[in-house]
Amino acid sequence: MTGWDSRFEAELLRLGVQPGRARQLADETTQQAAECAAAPDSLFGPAHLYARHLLTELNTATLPLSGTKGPVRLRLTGVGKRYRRRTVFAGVNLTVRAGEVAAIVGANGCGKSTLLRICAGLTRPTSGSVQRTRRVGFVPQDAGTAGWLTADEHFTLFGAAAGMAPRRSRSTGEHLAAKLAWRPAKSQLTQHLSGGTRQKLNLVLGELHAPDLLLLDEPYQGFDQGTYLDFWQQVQSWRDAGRAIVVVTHLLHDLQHVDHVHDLGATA
Ligand SMILES: Nc1ncnc2c1ncn2[C@@H]1O[C@H](COP(=O)(O)OP(=O)(O)OP(=O)(O)O)[C@@H](O)[C@H]1O
Repeated sequence: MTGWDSRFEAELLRLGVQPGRARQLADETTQQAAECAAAPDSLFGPAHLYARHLLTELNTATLPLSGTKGPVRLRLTGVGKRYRRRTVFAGVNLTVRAGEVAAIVGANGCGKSTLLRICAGLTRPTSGSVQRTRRVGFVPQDAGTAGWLTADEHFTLFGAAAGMAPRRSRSTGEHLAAKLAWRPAKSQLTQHLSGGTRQKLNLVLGELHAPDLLLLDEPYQGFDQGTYLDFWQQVQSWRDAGRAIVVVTHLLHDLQHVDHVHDLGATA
C-alpha cells in the first residue's frame, strides 16, 4: 500500500466509514488509478480531499449516525456586531453540527450577510465568540469570480489554493457543475456567462475543496426553477454526507429543507 492509499483509508475511517468498506474503497481507488496508469495523487489530488468527495458522491458517510448528533462544525455564542454606534444585531447563539442545515432569515438590512461573514471569519464580531471547523467553504452573495478567466481556470486557481492538483480541480469542478445542469465551455470567459451561470460557478468554487462547513449567501439568485431544485437536492446530499450548511435566505418556502432557522430580525 502506498502513502496516498493509507492516508485515503485513514481519512475514510476518521469520517466514520466501517473498516471493511474503507479498505474496499481504497482498493477500488488504487485500481482506478492503475487502470489510468497514473499515480493516485496526480489523478485524484490530496487523499483526504478525495475521501470527502467520494463520500459525498456515495452518500455513505456515517456521520451523523441516524438518531445521534454529529460533531459541532460551527458555534456562535452571544455574537453581536456594531458599526460605529449602530448595533446591527446582538446576542446571536447558533450551533450547527455535521449533517445539519441552518437557515439565517430576516428583513433586508438586519445583518444576514454580516453574520455569515462573521461565521466565515471574514468580519470580526464586536462581541461574543465563534468556534468553527477549519475546512470552510464560503459562497458570497456577489460572485468572487474574475471576468477574464474561464471556468476551468477558476477551478485550477481555487483548487491550487486548497492543495489540489490541476487535473483533479478541473474534473471535480466539471463534475460539480454537471450537478447544477451546467457544462462549462472550455474557452468561454466568465464575463460572458449569464448571471445565473456565474452564480453556479460561485457555488462550485465554494464546494471545490470538500469543506466540512458550507456558508451560502442566497446562493441561487438567477437560477431557473430546475437549477433551484437541483441546488436543494445538492444541499440534501451534502447533509447526508455529514457536512454542515448555513444558508442565508429570504425565501420562506426554502425553510422546509432546513433543520434550524435563525431569525436575525428577532435578535436585532
Ligand atoms: N462595512 C460596513 N460598514 C458600515 N455598515 C455596514 C457595513 N457592512 C454592512 N453594514 C450595514 O449593516 C447592516 C446589515 O447589512 P447586511 O448586508 O449584513 O444585511 P442583510 O440582512 O444581509 O441585507 P440584505 O437582505 O439586503 O442582503 C446594513 O444596514 C448595512 O448598511
